[in-house]
Amino acid sequence: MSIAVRLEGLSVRHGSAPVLERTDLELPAGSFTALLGPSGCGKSTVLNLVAGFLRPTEGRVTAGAAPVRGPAPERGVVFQHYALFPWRTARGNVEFALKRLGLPRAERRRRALAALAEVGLADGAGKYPAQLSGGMQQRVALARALAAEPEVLLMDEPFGALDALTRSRMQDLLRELWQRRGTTVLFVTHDIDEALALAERVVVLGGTPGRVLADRAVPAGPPSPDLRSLIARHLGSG
Ligand SMILES: Nc1ncnc2c1ncn2[C@@H]1O[C@H](COP(=O)(O)OP(=O)(O)OP(=O)(O)O)[C@@H](O)[C@H]1O
Repeated sequence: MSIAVRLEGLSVRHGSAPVLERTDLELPAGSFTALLGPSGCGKSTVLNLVAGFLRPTEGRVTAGAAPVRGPAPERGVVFQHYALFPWRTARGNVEFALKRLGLPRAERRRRALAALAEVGLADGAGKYPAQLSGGMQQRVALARALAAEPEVLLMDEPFGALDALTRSRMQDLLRELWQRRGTTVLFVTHDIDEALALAERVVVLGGTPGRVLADRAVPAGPPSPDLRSLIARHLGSG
């Protein structure tokens, strides 16, 4: 089993406040891990460290064989807020993100259209964000990350702003994309049911400074009430 992402002995301080202390975490290649925890425990900090937006005070972050030194297209990020350029179409937003790969224009266009089709937005490629619903905008943001063919997909409460039905459709889409592509996924959420529906593994962070309180495999099939209550207990104790 190869490891896609390795966090070793991570400590992070914001000013004098310790946020994470000596935290270790490994994400096997192709795995889907949900990261849960109470507000402020450091979930986004972990994701930002893997994305390369933040450097640890101590410890190491490795992706594949290489230390993470900054953001890179092989680690795609999807946030709760879509962060699309309002003056670009869906296709334009995805194409623009591919510029840093140095791909020729025709290849950028081909990839953008393929990624938009993959997320079910082939017909919306020419639309501007203001013409798209929240769920559709989040599909564009997902297509933007996928078009770069990332090995790791980092998602920070990506469906938190969507209504229940759209959210459930996006969860189905994400499961399907993950199964088809085999991308390693790290998914931050507040929602235990979302974590259990999507992930094969749940990691609970908590405490001050944050640390891993629980790390459990999610069995296939209907959600286990025992696992749910164990996670809920840890969240309550965060
Ligand atoms: N740039 C920053 N400067 C100072 N403190 C920060 C910074 N970023 C995060 N923090 C603090 O670090 C702690 C962890 O923040 P983080 O966003 O990682 O938590 P979280 O678990 O993702 O929270 P939430 O669920 O509310 O999004 C919080 O106390 C937060 O206030």
